[in-house]
Amino acid sequence: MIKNAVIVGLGLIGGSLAKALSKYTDIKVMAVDINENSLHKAFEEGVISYGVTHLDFQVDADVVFICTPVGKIVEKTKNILPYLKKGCIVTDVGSTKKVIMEEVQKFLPDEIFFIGGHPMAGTEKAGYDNADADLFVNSNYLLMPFDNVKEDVLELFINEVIIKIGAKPVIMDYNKHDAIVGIISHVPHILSATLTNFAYNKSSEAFKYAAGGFKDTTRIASSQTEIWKDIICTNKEVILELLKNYRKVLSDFICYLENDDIDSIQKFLEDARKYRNTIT
Ligand SMILES: NC(=O)c1ccc[n+]([C@@H]2O[C@H](COP(=O)([O-])OP(=O)(O)OC[C@H]3O[C@@H](n4cnc5c(N)ncnc54)[C@H](O)[C@@H]3O)[C@@H](O)[C@H]2O)c1
Ligand SMILES: O=C(O)C(=O)C[C@]1(C(=O)O)C=C[C@@H](O)C=C1
Repeated sequence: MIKNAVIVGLGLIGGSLAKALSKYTDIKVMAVDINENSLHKAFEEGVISYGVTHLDFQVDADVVFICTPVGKIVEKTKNILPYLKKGCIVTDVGSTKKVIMEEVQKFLPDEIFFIGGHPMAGTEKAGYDNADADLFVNSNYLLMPFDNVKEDVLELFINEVIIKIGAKPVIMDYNKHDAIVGIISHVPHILSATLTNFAYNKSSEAFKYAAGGFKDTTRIASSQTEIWKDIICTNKEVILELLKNYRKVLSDFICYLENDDIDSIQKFLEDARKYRNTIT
């Protein structure tokens, strides 16, 4: 049974997990964050039972969630290990997995169970103030357990955490994970930022008249720089290859336009409409 959790990094995702656990389970949450205001607010709201800016004592945690920016996840995982009991589950929420999993594998003791995690939910906003107990409802929660994680341990985590917070567990290999999120999250983020910079630099006046279309396609460009710098740097090879493929798609479209190839333009738009409408 999972009774006690520690959340390291009580921001948008860590804070949402804390609120979801508090709303949907009886799991008691302790938090670690360098931001004292977040700890204070979460304690006042009854979301956490205890908060510290630095953990240097034994904790009775059944599960630990590492929810810092990707660049700090390995270090935070390493630092907390001496304070955990045997059999504790450690999981993270990082948006990339290969670098994290391969680094953690190097030092993780056998008696600690690491399950790489990635909730496919979020927003462009940051911090505990924007956390939402219902953020994970109906979203896919991608899971990558290490080989030493026994079936019953994984089942316990899925049944007592993932399903209770309303998410849909999906077990996946970490290379496949990074390839998939490269396509549907990382490249779109770069395209959104590229489009924003392109439009602003082309005409800051045009920017003033932006309506729904531009706002929808560039919302995620408002996301935090630190979070996205870490994501992009830890999935560089996948992203580079995809961007090169994307360049080809764009050049093809330029050719259709230059050649007044209306049939190809029509097929291009019709395909996109059809594919987009398959997303529920
Ligand atoms: N934002 C999203 O949409 C989203 C979705 C899924 C996964 N993720 C992943 O979740 C993680 C957190 O992202 P977020 O959006 O919640 O960011 P965030 O900035 O809202 O939260 C990060 C939290 O970590 C804390 N923190 C930073 N360094 C710390 C340290 N050394 N010790 C303790 N706490 C520290 C910050 O104070 C902050 O509260 C990232 O790894 C990101 O890739 C983000
Ligand atoms: O909806 C958003 O704003 C998000 O950025 C969420 C989003 C994404 O869909 O790309 C961002 C990063 C994550 O790792 C998972 C989800």
